[in-house]
Amino acid sequence: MGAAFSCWSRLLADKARVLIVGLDGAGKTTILYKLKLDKKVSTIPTFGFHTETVPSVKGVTFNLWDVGGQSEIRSLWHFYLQDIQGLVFVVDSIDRDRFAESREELHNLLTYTEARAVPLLVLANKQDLPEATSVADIAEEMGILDLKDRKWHIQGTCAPTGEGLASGMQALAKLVKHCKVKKKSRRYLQEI
Ligand SMILES: Nc1nc2c(ncn2[C@@H]2O[C@H](COP(=O)(O)OP(=O)(O)OP(=O)(O)O)[C@@H](O)[C@H]2O)c(=O)[nH]1
Ligand SMILES: [Mg+2]
Repeated sequence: MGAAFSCWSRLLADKARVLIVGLDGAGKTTILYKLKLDKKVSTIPTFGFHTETVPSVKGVTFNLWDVGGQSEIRSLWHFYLQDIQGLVFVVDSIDRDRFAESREELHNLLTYTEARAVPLLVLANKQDLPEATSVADIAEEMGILDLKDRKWHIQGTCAPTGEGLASGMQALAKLVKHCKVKKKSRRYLQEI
């Protein structure tokens, strides 16, 4: 009975590989370790990547890949798109001078075939700072309101306290599940 239950729960459990990108200093590594350890860690710029599996959210176990955002390594982001089921794009809400750069990097990544139809979660991070741009304005600045053929969600966050992170990941879990069901039913229809 125990073995049968464990087998079922494994079958029902969803796993999702998710890429986290965004410009340098946006807060990606802080977010990753807040989700993993529920702690604010001190970070240094990431020159490679960090990967962690974080506690399940709404039945989805996320394997997160946080890749450094310095301009010299952004050209490597697309190599991490292989087999992803979700994309998290982190924006520093006070870095107005680089909103256009951020938007360009996001839209460039979305053009890759491996990113096609992958659900997108945009995190408008550093909302704790008084000069932060609002979530609605960031949605507009990032050009996500006009995205076609892609499920997306935007969430305001404060990485060190974790504010907004649970809601954001719950929304992503929902989108990931939705896309999986859609893919399965499309495959089924092709087979019959
Ligand atoms: N006030 C505030 N500071 C934050 C927040 N998130 C991250 N930070 C700070 O921003 C700085 C950069 O955070 P990181 O997590 O290292 O940024 P990153 O996106 O991983 O940067 P790269 O590795 O260079 O791509 C650190 O000093 C963090 O403590 C936030 O929500 N609010
Ligand atoms: Mg980092």
